Amino acid sequence: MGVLESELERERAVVAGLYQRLDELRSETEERLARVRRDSVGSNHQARSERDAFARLYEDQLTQLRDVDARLVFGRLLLDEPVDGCDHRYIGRVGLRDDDQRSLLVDWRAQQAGAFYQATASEPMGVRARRHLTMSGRQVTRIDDEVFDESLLDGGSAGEQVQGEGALLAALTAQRTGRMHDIVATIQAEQDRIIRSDLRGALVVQGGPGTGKTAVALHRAAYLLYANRQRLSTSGVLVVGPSTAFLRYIEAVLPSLGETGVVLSTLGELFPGVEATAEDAPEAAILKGSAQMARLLSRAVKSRQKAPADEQTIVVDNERLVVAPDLIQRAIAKAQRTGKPHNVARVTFVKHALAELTDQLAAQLRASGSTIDDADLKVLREDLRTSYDVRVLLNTAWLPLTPQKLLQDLYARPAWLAELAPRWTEQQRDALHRDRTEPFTVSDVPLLDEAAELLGDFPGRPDPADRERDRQRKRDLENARAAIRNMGVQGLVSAEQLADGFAEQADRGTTAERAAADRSWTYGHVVVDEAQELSPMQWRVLVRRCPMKSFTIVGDIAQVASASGATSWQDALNPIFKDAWRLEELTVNYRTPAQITREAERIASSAGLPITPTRAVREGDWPIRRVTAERGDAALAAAVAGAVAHDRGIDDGGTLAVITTASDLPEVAAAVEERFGDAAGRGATGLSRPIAVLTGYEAKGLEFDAVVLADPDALAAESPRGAASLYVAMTRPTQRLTLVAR
Ligand SMILES: Nc1ncnc2c1ncn2[C@@H]1O[C@H](COP(=O)(O)OP(=O)(O)OP(=O)(O)O)[C@@H](O)[C@H]1O
Repeated sequence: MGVLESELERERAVVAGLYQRLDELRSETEERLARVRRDSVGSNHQARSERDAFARLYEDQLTQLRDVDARLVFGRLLLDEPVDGCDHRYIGRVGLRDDDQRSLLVDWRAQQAGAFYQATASEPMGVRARRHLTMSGRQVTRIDDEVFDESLLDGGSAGEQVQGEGALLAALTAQRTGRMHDIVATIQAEQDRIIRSDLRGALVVQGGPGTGKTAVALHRAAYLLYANRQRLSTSGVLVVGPSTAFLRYIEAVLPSLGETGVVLSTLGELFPGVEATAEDAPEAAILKGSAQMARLLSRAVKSRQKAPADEQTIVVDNERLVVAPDLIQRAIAKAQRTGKPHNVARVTFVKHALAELTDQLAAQLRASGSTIDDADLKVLREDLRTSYDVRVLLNTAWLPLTPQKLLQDLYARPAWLAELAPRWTEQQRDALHRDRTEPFTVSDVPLLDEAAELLGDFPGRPDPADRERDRQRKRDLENARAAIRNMGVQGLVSAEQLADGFAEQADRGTTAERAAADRSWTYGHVVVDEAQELSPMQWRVLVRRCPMKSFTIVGDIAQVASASGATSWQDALNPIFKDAWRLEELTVNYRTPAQITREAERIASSAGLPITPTRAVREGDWPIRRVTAERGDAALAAAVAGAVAHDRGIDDGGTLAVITTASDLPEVAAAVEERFGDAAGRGATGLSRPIAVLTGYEAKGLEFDAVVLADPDALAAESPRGAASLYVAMTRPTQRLTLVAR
């Protein structure tokens, strides 16, 4: 047996031992679960709730132990100095210990695992060699070594461009499934530094296409949850992506890393109760995204606090009362001075108006000979409060409002908009004009949120959550601590986890569920992907969700496709974060072969896009294929279908995207669907099929084994940001690109 085979055998034995430990833990947890379920707990509500919370916790632990089964272990470090008598350390998805609490497997996020990602020949970090283990099921199929200690080398080289080249290339050339996978086994040093960067402040990760920005952002979320468990498990992490299709693409990554306490949301879902998917026309989107909308909404709310122009006559208790506009104006001024949101300050307005009206009515009654004592004053005030006329008077001056109503009014009443924005052009005002019944768009969501902030809670619908939620959480935590002591399971579960179980029990949901449903929830950290697309108004919403401004912001300025997106990180971020943000760049392209990357970057540069050039890790096996459609109707669609068939002839096992302009999409999709039937689908539907037909915008952030691009010139000319769309489209393939010219 050669050295390598015997090493492989040795690793197989070690790994088998680790799986054995995993199985033991699983059966212990299963037993615990069976025991809690079996135990009679009497009829006491508290005891039942505790039992159910423990049961849920053990179920979660079991799911987690099952989720880490695939590629449980993927690395080994050979150490300079033995630790606890052991000169090596295994790295995996979770940490495992034996019964004596000795470490068997180190969680990839633990500090002791750092060298697995960071050590280099010039800075070996106390490591002599690093080994990548490639697994198939529970079996080690291959080992790749990088040796940092020259004395261990027999003639080989210690320097390598990328870490764990074999394992990395295997991962990069693997067929794509339409779902993003974790990269935990092959995270590269420049990525690892970003993943482990401090929780505080805003970190911007800029990088060209395929440099792993999305992957890094998700692994950073998992890392932060691990390293700041106490703080983040109760507040949660919010991950924001551009579309539902994108979220579906990435949703499996965090659970595979053992994390479930994360809320995934599109920008259209950030306002609870509204699920916007429709996009505005570019002009409206730019306007609605601009910061001036915040001022406009503030003026709109103020303009709904207005005294009547003339005296108003009302009748209360058969007494005619002439109310001067000044009286209402004084109450408005008092309420405005509180600085509180509209619906909350209205209470002050009503109180002052009623007080003055009561005095006026009392004076009038006295003048006509009645005697009014304090008790009578109270009755008068109550009569006024419940009088129909008074209600109309006060509501006309200061009506309680919902964000939805405010926005619908603003769009549906051009005259009011003209009053509020006298300097806008007619074209701008027209861009906002809309019928009340039309659904809200993605760009409306930040405006609804801004309005909610200015308006406060709608009366009669006070936020049920806030204070009661905090109190209940405190009670749950105390109970959980007591239960952990009683059960003697200190160290196995945390009070926070168990308290989450109580919360689910009482139908209050997990941290993630409660956070997603609550507009006033503040997260411990926010991850924003494709952040270059965000408008100033969208940034305002996100900062409201995390006032501590702890952010991971990933994107590529050259890929901005939305009309209201950013033109530089400075312009986008300085108004929000001042200069409290730091920039990291990623430069290695892991997705797209060099042959394709070069051409995409050449076209993008000549169109003047501010690209970040990338270094592709592999040259690729297929040069770009160019096809020209014949002349005549439907020729483009036919040529595209032909190009797809050609590509499927090379490999029909992977995923393929046809990317086209929105205007060509119906015809192209029809031709592809006719030829490939159920194997093809449009938009989000296509993403779960081998062939997806997408617009440039829909393809953002995704990747496919092969891409067929229909009429690249039309894609570039489609919108003012068309060049970026073409750049995005050309950088989606992991293997092959076909350009079909018209
Ligand atoms: N260290 C790594 N090991 C293995 N695969 C990696 C690594 N880094 C990135 N990848 C893979 O490269 C591909 C591109 O990554 P990702 O989608 O995160 O890039 P991106 O920078 O967000 O791209 P874009 O800007 O084009 O959306 C993915 O398939 C990802 O899994």
